[in-house]
Amino acid sequence: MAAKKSVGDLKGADLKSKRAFVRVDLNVPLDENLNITDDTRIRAAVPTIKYLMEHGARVILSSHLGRPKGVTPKYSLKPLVPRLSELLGVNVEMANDCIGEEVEKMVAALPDGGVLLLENVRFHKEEEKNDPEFSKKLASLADLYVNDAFGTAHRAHASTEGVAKFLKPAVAGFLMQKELDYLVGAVANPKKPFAAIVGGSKVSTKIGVIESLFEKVDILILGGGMIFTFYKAQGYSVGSSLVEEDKLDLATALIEKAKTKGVSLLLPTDVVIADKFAADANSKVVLASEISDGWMGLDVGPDSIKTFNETLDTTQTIIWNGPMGVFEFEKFAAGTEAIAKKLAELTGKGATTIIGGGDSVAAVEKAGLADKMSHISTGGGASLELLEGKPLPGVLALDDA
Ligand SMILES: Nc1ncnc2c1ncn2[C@@H]1O[C@H](COP(=O)(O)OP(=O)(O)O)[C@@H](O)[C@H]1O
Ligand SMILES: O=C(OP(=O)(O)O)[C@H](O)COP(=O)(O)O
Repeated sequence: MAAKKSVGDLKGADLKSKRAFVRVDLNVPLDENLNITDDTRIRAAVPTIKYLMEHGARVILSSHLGRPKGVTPKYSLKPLVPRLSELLGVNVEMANDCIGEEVEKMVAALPDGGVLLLENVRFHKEEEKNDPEFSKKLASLADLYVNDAFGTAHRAHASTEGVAKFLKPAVAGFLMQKELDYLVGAVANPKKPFAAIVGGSKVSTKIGVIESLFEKVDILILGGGMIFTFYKAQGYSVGSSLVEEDKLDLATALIEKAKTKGVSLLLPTDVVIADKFAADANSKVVLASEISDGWMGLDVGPDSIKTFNETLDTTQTIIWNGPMGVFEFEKFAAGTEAIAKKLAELTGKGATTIIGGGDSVAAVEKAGLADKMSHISTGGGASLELLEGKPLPGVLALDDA
């Protein structure tokens, strides 16, 4: 990818009193009372916003939260306003939508250095469709575009890609640049052996990435919701565990491909199963092939942790995306915590460790180990796609330097 123009290239009259449409990734985890459980992504967005404020720009912030289908109150960005205001040292205004007359009035009322947060851009289905008319409406709000949403840079959506066609200059924010610099550098010539650990719940996004990872890594460890599709493909019963039925053939093909490519593909041999998806569920450890009907796998088991740790001890570069289990529930957090501890230990011994993804980073923060890793990335899917060598649409759309 060609080098992109940076927000740091804009100064003085480029920014003074100018309306900046800034796409950030404020997709942070919230608990059931809508409290932020990890603010890493908000803190990571601050340097670009502050730079714009200090140069007298009028900052219009846009983000998604979760994967809403239409307007869904629990996916409102409102709970983020107090923390954002605190970090920026100003009262951040919040709009009830991201386009329309009321938003236009609020933008017109913004003072130099003021900040307006638009409501969840995914409340409009046109966002994910990358609808040009919708992109034009977003573009019409501002004089320049800054994309600092590294975590969403692998999505060609209206606010991450489409808008850049209609709003110039279109530049990269500081977080976007920092992530690209680190990740491209670290994976271009990784110290070997190179391992990837992939877990989490976004199976359909991540399972496709695995094939390309075979070209880069020596070892691939799978955990989280991903594994049950592989088990089912091998003929195991998986109870009510998370499964992507339409990816069973792909899972079988991937197991074969790992062999031909000489990549060690490690699936957990034992799992912690639960009788319901809840913190107080009954749980037990069973062999991966012995998940009973009515039970679901929510973490990797102790034998698997031991094997994973021994394997990781042999590696020099590790990229981890997606928790090993439902770490939000204490009973199912052991697998994720074990990986976090092992990576912290290996970093101390000179390995390069990269953690990506909203929930994986939240898990590492929860374990108090974030500062023990080489790099904490705000993008899970985005860092994996970058590692695959895919161009990120949100970056490609920006002006060349
Ligand atoms: N076995 C499992 N079954 C269902 N959900 C799981 C399982 N293991 C992990 N998860 C969930 O995956 C979520 C994180 O997935 P994902 O968004 O893919 O990760 P990241 O945000 O780090 O990229 C967590 O909320 C976690 O509870
Ligand atoms: O949380 C995100 O991705 P991640 O879980 O892969 O890090 C981004 O905000 C992108 O969200 P999406 O996967 O719903 O497009």
